[in-house]
Amino acid sequence: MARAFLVVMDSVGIGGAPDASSFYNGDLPDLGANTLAHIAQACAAGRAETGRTGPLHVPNMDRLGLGAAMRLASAVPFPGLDSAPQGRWGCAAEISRGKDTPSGHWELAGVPVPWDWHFFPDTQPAFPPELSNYVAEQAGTQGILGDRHAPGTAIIDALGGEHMRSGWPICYTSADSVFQIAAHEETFGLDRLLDLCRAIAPRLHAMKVGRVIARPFVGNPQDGFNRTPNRRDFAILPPSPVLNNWVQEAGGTVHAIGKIGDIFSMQGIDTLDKGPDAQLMQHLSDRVQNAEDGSLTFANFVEFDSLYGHRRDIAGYARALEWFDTQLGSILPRLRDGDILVLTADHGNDPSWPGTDHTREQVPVLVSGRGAGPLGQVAFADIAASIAAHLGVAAQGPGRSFL
Ligand SMILES: O=P(O)(O)O[C@H]1O[C@H](CO)[C@@H](O)[C@H]1O
Ligand SMILES: [Mn+2]
Ligand SMILES: [Mn+2]
Repeated sequence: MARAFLVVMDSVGIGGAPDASSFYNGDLPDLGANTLAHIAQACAAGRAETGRTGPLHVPNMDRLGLGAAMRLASAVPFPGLDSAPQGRWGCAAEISRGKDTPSGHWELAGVPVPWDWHFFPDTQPAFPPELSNYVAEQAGTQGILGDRHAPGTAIIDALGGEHMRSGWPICYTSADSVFQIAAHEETFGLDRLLDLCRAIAPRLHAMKVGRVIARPFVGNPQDGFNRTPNRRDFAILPPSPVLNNWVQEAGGTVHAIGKIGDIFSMQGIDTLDKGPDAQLMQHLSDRVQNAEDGSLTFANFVEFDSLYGHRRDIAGYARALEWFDTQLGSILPRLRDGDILVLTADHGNDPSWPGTDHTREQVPVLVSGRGAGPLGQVAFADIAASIAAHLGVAAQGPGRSFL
């Protein structure tokens, strides 16, 4: 019997998106952004030497076909990563009009986003007054703080003290279709923050804002503020059944690891394991050991994006890739006959690029368990169709199996 493992390396793009010039970081289009190639260039040039050294070393992914996929996706040159591929390899371009996590994951799961997301303008205020008033009313405060585009770590540094004094929630957004609320876990209260986000989510979803995100933090103005792992995303539901649902409908079990639970609002998911990426890797390893025949294990590793991409930390991103590759090296040999592991990404987040937002890019598609050879340029939705075909499950989206 077959099993499938779909592993998303959040934001590990490989450039070359055909529509990159219509996506922006501030005023600058994403044309030319290339997360992996620019990291590989920086490593080779000795510009990523913090906590690691030398050329980017990801031999396990490269043996699956990573370097070959990068060369297929774009003409951006980079050194190394030139192993002869032993897996199936290709690249994929997204069609949904969003370079965010839900758009990417829904489309990977077979369902491109059929609507235009609502994005808040990069102005101050960013939110319409009726919305700000509604959020304050739900929070039981006289107003909100923030009301602008911002990186989440910078805005708590700037407004954390005022938030503690006034009790007003810090509301901010980004180039993603998101409404984020940062609040102090102790002075505002974690449960109160989660209740607030849950309460306002239906109104934001009705506006086609993809997610309301709770961003709890701790600390004080003297010693500084830190976000905690208690982030929660309240996401709009996918418009139609996705890969997880297809597998469940056919009687298979679906194991989610990491943000997958939030991204799909727990639809079509039997089990969920969360935690930092190091723990998620252990969960993935455990699923390779114990997942049932006919099951899908769907994992997201978010720290490439959240800890390094948005923070424009090239060396940190390279360290995370090298750690991930080493771990993958101990997982791949444990796959059984009949297993397939698909390694891909949901969008880019080039740490060498101006701004702090995601970058529109193609993603790698690397397949272990179904021989070797090129897949070419495929669609995100083809990944879901291929996994469905591998599991013998009926696919419902526009994707076509490449297997
Ligand atoms: O800067 P932080 O708060 O991490 O925000 C990032 O995380 C959010 C959701 O992925 C996006 O808005 C992105 O900008
Ligand atoms: Mn993402
Ligand atoms: Mn992100």
